[in-house]
Amino acid sequence: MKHIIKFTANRVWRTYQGGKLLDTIEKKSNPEDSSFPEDWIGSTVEARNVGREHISEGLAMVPTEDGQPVAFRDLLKQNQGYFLGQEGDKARTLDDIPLVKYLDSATRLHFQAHPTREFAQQRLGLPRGKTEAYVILETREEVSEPYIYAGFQRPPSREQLKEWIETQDISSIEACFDRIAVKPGDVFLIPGGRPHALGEGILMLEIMEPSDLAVRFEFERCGYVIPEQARFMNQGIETALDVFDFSPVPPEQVDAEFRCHPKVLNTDAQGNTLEELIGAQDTSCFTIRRASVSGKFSREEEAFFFGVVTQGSGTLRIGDEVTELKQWERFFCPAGVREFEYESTSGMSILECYPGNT
Ligand SMILES: O=P(O)(O)OC[C@H]1O[C@@H](O)[C@@H](O)[C@@H](O)[C@@H]1O
Repeated sequence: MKHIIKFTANRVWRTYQGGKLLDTIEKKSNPEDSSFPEDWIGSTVEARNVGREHISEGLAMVPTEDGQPVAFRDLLKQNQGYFLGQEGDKARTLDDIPLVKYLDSATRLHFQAHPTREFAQQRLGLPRGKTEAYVILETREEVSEPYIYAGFQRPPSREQLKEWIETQDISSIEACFDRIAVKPGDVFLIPGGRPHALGEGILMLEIMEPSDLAVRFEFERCGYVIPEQARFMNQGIETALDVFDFSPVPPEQVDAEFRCHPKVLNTDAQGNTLEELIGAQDTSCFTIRRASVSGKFSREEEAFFFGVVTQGSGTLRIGDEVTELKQWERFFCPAGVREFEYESTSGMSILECYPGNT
């Protein structure tokens, strides 16, 4: 029987504080910010948390028919053709599965930069870098002007940045950036190599290449000191500096460089709409679409995807199998499911995260 696979919460320890909204979504009795500000949805990637290597974190678990939990990654391997499908005549692999997270920040995150795919392959011997995208879902009321930092608006020279990193001159580093205002519904793509930091009070869906590689060049935030091995991906500072894209993104080019504008792919008389938020013209790393459902919405898709219900509720039907969908729920739809139908009387919005065109 073909069906979608739903995921339960999969909170992951990080170096910063947040997660109160995720606690609320999980209906915990005392929602609070903690060191578990992220929920990795259907993750096939293990988190790299220095000092916590004895704990397996990141990998999503799903129940099997006999009730025993199994890593979602292992379930996929049992029938890769059905779950992941093909791209042209090439079978898709686990490296093609985007990593999708809820991220809920209570504080500004430390400055970081992620490697591109080319850098990861050529310099680190790893299959994927970490180009990432943000779909802003909510911002906290108490934060009046939510923002992110991205790209150097005023790039330092490599030598200058090296010195500021070594002396941890954060005010000079911060002066290289302007705040980019964000609001719910905004979509950003941050290519590997571009330095960035997320501001406080943002709940987002984050979609990225499947890796946990980061150059963390601000070593202390809110009392937590990032251990040395976790700063430069276990490499030296020169390798870390090689990750950076120093080309300027002046204020007037910020939107063109990072902001993505949804394109309507199709719409019908009932008001169902399918939009592409990030597509092949933006990146080959992943594709993001948004289905806005009003009534019955029949869909046909060849590729697998992660679905995240960001607004409203309804159902998803595959043949005779009907699954309820509530706000904030997340699921995986195998490539072997070619046709399905959403239905909602009150309205439902679903973000669909697909592999890219590798
Ligand atoms: O791994 P740490 O340093 O806690 O990073 C925290 C987070 O930073 C963000 O900018 C993204 O890159 C997230 O995917 C990452 O999990």
